[in-house]
Amino acid sequence: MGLEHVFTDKFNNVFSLVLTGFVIVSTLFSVLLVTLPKQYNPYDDKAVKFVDEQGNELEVKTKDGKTPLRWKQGRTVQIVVLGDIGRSPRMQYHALSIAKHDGRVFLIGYQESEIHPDIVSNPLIEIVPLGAAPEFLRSSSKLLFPILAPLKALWQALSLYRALGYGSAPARWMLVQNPPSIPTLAIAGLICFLRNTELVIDWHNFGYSILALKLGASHPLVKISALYEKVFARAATHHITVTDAMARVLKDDYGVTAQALHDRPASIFKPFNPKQRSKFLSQLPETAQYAPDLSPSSKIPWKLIVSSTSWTADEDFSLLLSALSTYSAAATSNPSLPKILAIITGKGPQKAHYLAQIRQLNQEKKLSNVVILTAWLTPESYAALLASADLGISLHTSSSGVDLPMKVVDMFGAGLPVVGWGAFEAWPELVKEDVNGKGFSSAGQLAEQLVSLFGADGDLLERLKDGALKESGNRWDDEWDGIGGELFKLL
Ligand SMILES: Nc1nc2c(ncn2[C@@H]2O[C@H](COP(=O)(O)OP(=O)(O)O[C@H]3O[C@H](CO)[C@@H](O)[C@H](O)[C@@H]3O)[C@@H](O)[C@H]2O)c(=O)[nH]1
Repeated sequence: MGLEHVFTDKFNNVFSLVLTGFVIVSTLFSVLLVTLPKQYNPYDDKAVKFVDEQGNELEVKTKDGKTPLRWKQGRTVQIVVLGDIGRSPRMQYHALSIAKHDGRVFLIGYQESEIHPDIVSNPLIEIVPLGAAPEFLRSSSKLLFPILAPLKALWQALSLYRALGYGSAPARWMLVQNPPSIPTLAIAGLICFLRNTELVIDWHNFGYSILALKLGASHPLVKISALYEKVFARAATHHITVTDAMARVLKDDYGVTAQALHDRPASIFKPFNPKQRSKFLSQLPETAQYAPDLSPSSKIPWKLIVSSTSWTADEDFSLLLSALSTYSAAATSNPSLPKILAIITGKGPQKAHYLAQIRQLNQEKKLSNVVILTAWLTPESYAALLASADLGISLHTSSSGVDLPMKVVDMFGAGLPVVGWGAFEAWPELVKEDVNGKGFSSAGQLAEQLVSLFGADGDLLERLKDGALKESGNRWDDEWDGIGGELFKLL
């Protein structure tokens, strides 16, 4: 056999290998191209229908008054939250505001708890549920975190890619809640690039600052997460934030321009008159048995305090428990101090941990003048409970220092004065000291505030109530229309 035969055989083998590789790669590439998500086309972007406030379809005509107007351009928005839609009030309010101005909304997130009834009944809002990650990926073990977290992120990336790319029509805008940032920002950025959609990030906080609560600020994953957030922030064309302080951080550290759209209460939150209050308190299963004690006609009316939470690491409820034990002891030595009914509403990971602490304090008889209950209420009952309470409590510590607790906004909407953890930069953007609330920075200080507001300083509580009632006049619609309406070109 000649040398040239060896070379020819070898060449043939290599050539057929290269050819096979080329066919495989080009087939994969063609499949990818063919299955890419459909691009946004403004001429296809029709509102489903035009409805009045009751949801009745309206026939909208063109300027000549004869031809029915069947579509308007550029009014479709994908709203994305990698969390439970029912527990994402701000994203639900965005959806309602966009739909109110005839925009069509795809609301994408987990469907776990009850969604705002106005969203469910709105024909312009379609809910696109994300599939939950398998149970084993949801473990909260710190030890397994470095292994499970990337697997969970991969699972979430695939389900987000499917929901954003195929589960909803191409949209002109995509409004994404941050955090969670991983993998949300990367997938949202990719889909927007592929679909010709403009990305808007709604900054509620910084993802890396929440991760730092779990792993410590110097952990490499926290550093990677901070870098990731900075890089993908650039994929967005617009940024909105919950505070002016956060917009400033984005400008200084991320080099992007953002506009603050402050949280304001939705219309479901409104003050109660005394009759509405007593009716509600005697009907709600959690309060019914205490309604006579809470009534102003009782000898020393109990005080009702409410805190709401997602039971996450950024809220230290042992502070409230410790303050309530101190208060209880003070009420034993000073019988003119009223008893307290404290209701903590919400769902979340650390609830069982704090329920155990409450049981322990009760066993030790440290809460003899205080009853602590926990609850998860319908949106209407939650709003009514705030409107019936005497004082709201916020334990939100703000992992970044520049985000704010939504619960305080709810409380102001219901005309409820607030005392809250106030040792962070953005707090004064929401609560005015001694006007509509008070800030504390330790359990001892909170206990002192409870003793003084419910005891000698009853006048101050009245003043704070007036301040909160005044604050309840600032509404979400006014804030949103001025900023969101303009951004999404809806007004
Ligand atoms: N329906 C219902 N909702 C409840 C209940 N209890 C609490 N909630 C909902 O849960 C929210 C409080 O959840 P948190 O997770 O404690 O929110 P936050 O700290 O007050 O604020 C969050 O959102 C802000 C942006 O809007 C963020 O800036 C902030 O960092 C945080 O993520 C309330 O505003 C309310 O919507 C209940 O019993 N029933």
